[in-house]
Order: sequence, then C-alpha cells, then structure tokens
Amino acid sequence: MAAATNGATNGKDRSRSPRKELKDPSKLTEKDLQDGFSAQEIFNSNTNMSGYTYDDLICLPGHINFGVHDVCLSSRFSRKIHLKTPIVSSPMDTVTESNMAIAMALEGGIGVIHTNLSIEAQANEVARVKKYKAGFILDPVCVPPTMTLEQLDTLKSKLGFTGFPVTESGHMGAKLLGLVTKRDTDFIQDRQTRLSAIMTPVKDLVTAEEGIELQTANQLLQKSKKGKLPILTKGGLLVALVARTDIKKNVEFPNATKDPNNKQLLVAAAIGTRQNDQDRVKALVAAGVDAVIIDSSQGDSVFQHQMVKWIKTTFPNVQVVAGNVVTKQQAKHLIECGADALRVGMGIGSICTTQEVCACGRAQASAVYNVAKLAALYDVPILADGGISSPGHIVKALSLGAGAAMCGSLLAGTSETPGEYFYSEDGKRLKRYRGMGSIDAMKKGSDDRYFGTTSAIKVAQGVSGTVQDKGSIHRYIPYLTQGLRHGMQDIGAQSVQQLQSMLQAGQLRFELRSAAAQREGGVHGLHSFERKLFDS
Ligand SMILES: NC(=O)C1=CN([C@@H]2O[C@H](COP(=O)(O)OP(=O)(O)OC[C@H]3O[C@@H](n4cnc5c(N)ncnc54)[C@H](O)[C@@H]3O)[C@@H](O)[C@H]2O)C=CC1
Ligand SMILES: O=c1[nH]c(=O)c2[nH+]cn([C@@H]3O[C@H](COP(=O)(O)O)[C@@H](O)[C@H]3O)c2[nH]1
Ligand SMILES: [K+]
Repeated sequence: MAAATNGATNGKDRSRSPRKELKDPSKLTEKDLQDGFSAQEIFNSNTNMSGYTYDDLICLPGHINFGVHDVCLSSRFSRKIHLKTPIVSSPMDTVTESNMAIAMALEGGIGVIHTNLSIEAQANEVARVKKYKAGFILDPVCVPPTMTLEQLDTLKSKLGFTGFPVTESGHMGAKLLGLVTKRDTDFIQDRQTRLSAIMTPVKDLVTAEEGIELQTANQLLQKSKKGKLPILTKGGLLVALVARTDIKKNVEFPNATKDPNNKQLLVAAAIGTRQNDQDRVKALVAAGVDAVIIDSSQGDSVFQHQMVKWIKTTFPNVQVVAGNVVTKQQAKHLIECGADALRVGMGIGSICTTQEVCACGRAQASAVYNVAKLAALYDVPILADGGISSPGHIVKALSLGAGAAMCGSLLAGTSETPGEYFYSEDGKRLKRYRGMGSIDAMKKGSDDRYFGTTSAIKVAQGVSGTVQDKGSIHRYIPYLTQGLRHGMQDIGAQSVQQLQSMLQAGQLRFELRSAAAQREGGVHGLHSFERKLFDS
C-alpha cells in the first residue's frame, strides 16, 4: 500500500537512487571505453594475495588495422640473440638434442641441448648443429667393405634407406671406397657376398670436393642422374653426402636463427653449477655454443652466482641464461651477476612435482609478469619456461612481458625429439617425455647433481610419462606461429615490441576468469568431438 502511495504521490520510484545522466557518446573518452584491467592492476593490486596462471587470465581484444600475415613475431632470447620465432625447446633429454636444435633454429627459434650427457657427447651435439648445412648430410651411415649383404639387409630394414657409402673403416670421415645402392645389391643371390665385391667403386662415381655450394651440388646430381653425391676432401676422405631425394626438400628457411657472419645456425646448451661444469662450458664453447643455460630449479644460489660471473669473465661473448627464478629479488641478484637472460618458472611444468614436494614455486603468469617487469629495467629478456600447452599460452606469455616461450611437453612427441615412437594398447603412436628431476632422468645421468653417489635417497621432483606423436617440427612450429599471429592480431598488436609497449602503457587489457568462464572458454555441451589442430 505504501509503495502505491509513493508512486501515486509524485510519480517517481524513490526506492532507486537517481540515474546518472548518460554521457553524450561523442564525449566518451578513451578511459570511458577501457574495459578490463591492466596487468599492473591485476598482478600488483594491494588486496590481491593470489598468484595467477595463464588460464586464470584472458586478453581482451583490441582494434585490428593490419592483416594476420603482417604480424611480426621477432623477439629476443637474450641480450644479444634475436629470434624470428619466439619459441625455445627445453633442455630435457626427451626434447632437445642436435636434431631438435637444428629444426628449431631452421624455424626461427632455438634449441637448448640438455646436460644429461657426458661433456664430450654434449659438445658433439652442439658441434652437429654448428656444422649443419641445409641439404648436406654430414653424418651419413657408412658401412665397411667387409660387411656382408645379409648384414646390409638388416641395416636397411632398420634404417629404412637403401644407399650407403662404403668407407675404409666403415665410418664417416674415412677414405671413401665406393657406394652400395639398391641397383648393386638387389639381384645377388648369395647374401654372404661382401660389399667390396659388388659396390660401385669410387672411380666410377661422380663426386665433388669439399666447399661446393648446395646449388652446384644439386646441379651436378641432376646432370649425372645419380642418386647420391659424395663430398670428399682433396685426400679422398668422405665429409658429406648430398642425396637426390633431398633436392625437393631443400626448401629455404627464411626465418632461420643464424650467425650473420658465418651463416651457422645458433644453438644453446644447458649446464649445472658443479665444479666440473666449468670443463663442460669450455668444451661447449670450443664446439661453438652461442648461449649457455644454467639449469636449476632455484637459480638464486651462490653456486649459480659464481658460475655466471665466471662464464662472463672467461667467455664474455657467450650469452648466459640464468635461472630458474620466479621473484624480482632472485632476478635482480642474477642480473647483477651478469646474466644476459633469465629463465622463469618453478614447479609449473607439465611433468613438474616441485611445488608438491618442496612447497616452493609460483603461479606462472604472476612469475612471468613480475620478473619480466623487473628485468626490463635492465633491458634483460626473460624466457617463460614451462606450463605452455597451446599457442594461446604463448600469446599470454608474450603479453606478460616474456621475450620467448620455452616449451617441453608442447614440443615433445615431434619426430625431431630423441627417442623412438611406440604404440599404446589402443593403437596411439607415442614417445616418452620425462622431467629432468624424475627418477628415470636422474638415474640416467644427473645423479651427481643431486646428492652425489653416496646419497641413499633420491627425491624425485618430476614424473615420467608419454605424449602423442605430433609429426615434424617443420609442420608443428608453423601451426604454433600462425596461432600466435592470430592472437596478436586479435589483441591489435602488430609486433611483439608493440605488444610489450602496450603492456607497459597499461593499454593491454585483461580480465580474470572465473571457473565457469574457463569452462565456457573450452569446448562444452557436446556429446563427443574430435580436435584437429591444423590443416595444410
Ligand atoms: N623449472 C622447474 O620448476 C624445475 C626444474 N627442474 C629441472 O630438473 C633438473 C635439476 O634441477 P635442480 O634439482 O634444481 O638442479 P641443481 O643442480 O640446481 O640442484 C641440485 C642440488 O645440487 C645442489 N648444488 C648445485 N650446485 C652445487 C655446488 N656447486 N655445490 C654444492 N651443491 C650444489 C643444489 O643446491 C641442489 O640441492 C634441471 O634440469 C631443472 O631444469 C627440477 C625441478 C623444478
Ligand atoms: O619440477 C620440475 N621437475 C622436473 O623434473 C623437471 N624437468 C624439467 N622441468 C621444467 O619444466 C619445463 C618444461 O615444462 P612443460 O612440459 O610444461 O613445457 C622445463 O623447461 C623445465 O624448466 C622440470 N620441473
Ligand atoms: K606442475
């Protein structure tokens, strides 16, 4: 009754506060139109006591005035190393050895050779990347003249290719005696015949001398109609092979991460902080390594401080990536020791159990934003390491200030990673992927970094698992970078540099996502679906 009286007396609803007058839309300012929050507001709010992950956040779209192909992904890995693709493969023994590092560098990223290898073997992996020349097979499988056809048959079925150089010792780098191909071997009945009896001898082969350009080598192959062109030193030692079947594959890699002076691919390698790691650094530098990454879950230790200073004094031209860190304090200490980049992430990787076992770490979006902000004051780039499972996570890492994203699980399962494929019971093609702090990895090589050989208990900080086949890096990285370009276009940033200027100016806008918002952002409400990542 009272309400009716109210309404009847003056015709106004007094239960509501008077409405604000709507602004004239032509008078709306930039600020009126700003939705969401800046990264500063989200991560440095006084009331917020939580750390955020990539999935807690969403980037709000901006204005697009350029095409997706106009997005420039160039960024920095370290003070002096620039990448055209801001993706780095993790130093893990199921992710990066030379094949992976070569493929990553060709695609414009960089690979970090893991340190679960002897010093000699790790330096050798680095040397393989530095010696790589597109189109030249630098370590062809060779056979000795004493091998029987039966033995060759076994080798052929294992490796899947059919032509082999025959060298005096059966190894690469020795005197070339001839070639055996399908044509030499197919119709011989007696499989005990030795290769020396049936090979095409070197005098009947077309060969070329060391130093030949790929284009000339390809022309020679085409003219001679031969399948293989051995490249020899003046003394007749085999140094490389060019295969006819590869001619079609010798595509250009316009984004390749190369030394502009000698055109060699760039490569990084991981080390620890033990005394013998100084010998490791010396061997890696002798092999031509461009950057050394100090591999530790907690980088702010006296051991690492000493190591950074020692490397920067002894080898000032080698880039040093220190870490891992997740706080500004840790970052400041390492930058002041001379670090050229920082690796950010603790316990957030797909295979990591550090946060559970050691109670230490930080949610990754908070770690990346805060460390990147501090490091930017010193002009030091950071690598957002771990926890990346989609191109969208890379967009977020860069949006929070990272120079590049370091990925383990995302790249595991590609054909360039170490290890063989195998099939699960339900027919899925898989490869192994494991943490470097898992019992398996520690058993393989990193025992001494933990407790020395005298320790009775090894505490695992990682697990060992499997991932599905993802095909070749040469198809997978273009998928990731195209996803990245679409994300940056949606945000309205045409380059990584612009994205990060927008971040610093508070123009990049974010919102936190509730649990329901995260569900809504994923696939939902379907009976079943199939996720196909790309079509090409
Ligand atoms: N990013 C992450 O969240 C994590 C990564 N990992 C990975 O696992 C592997 C091993 O990492 P960490 O266990 O942190 O290796 P680490 O070598 O830094 O540490 C192992 C143990 O050795 C000690 N230590 C190192 N140098 C020493 C020296 N000179 N003298 C005496 N003690 C010394 C350390 O204090 C620590 O107790 C790395 O590949 C790392 O990337 C492991 C856990 C977490
Ligand atoms: O807690 C950990 N225990 C481990 O055993 C381990 N192994 C690797 N890493 C770190 O995880 C990163 C790769 O993570 P993603 O698979 O998520 O890309 C890597 O780049 C590392 O930083 C470990 N962390
Ligand atoms: K984890």
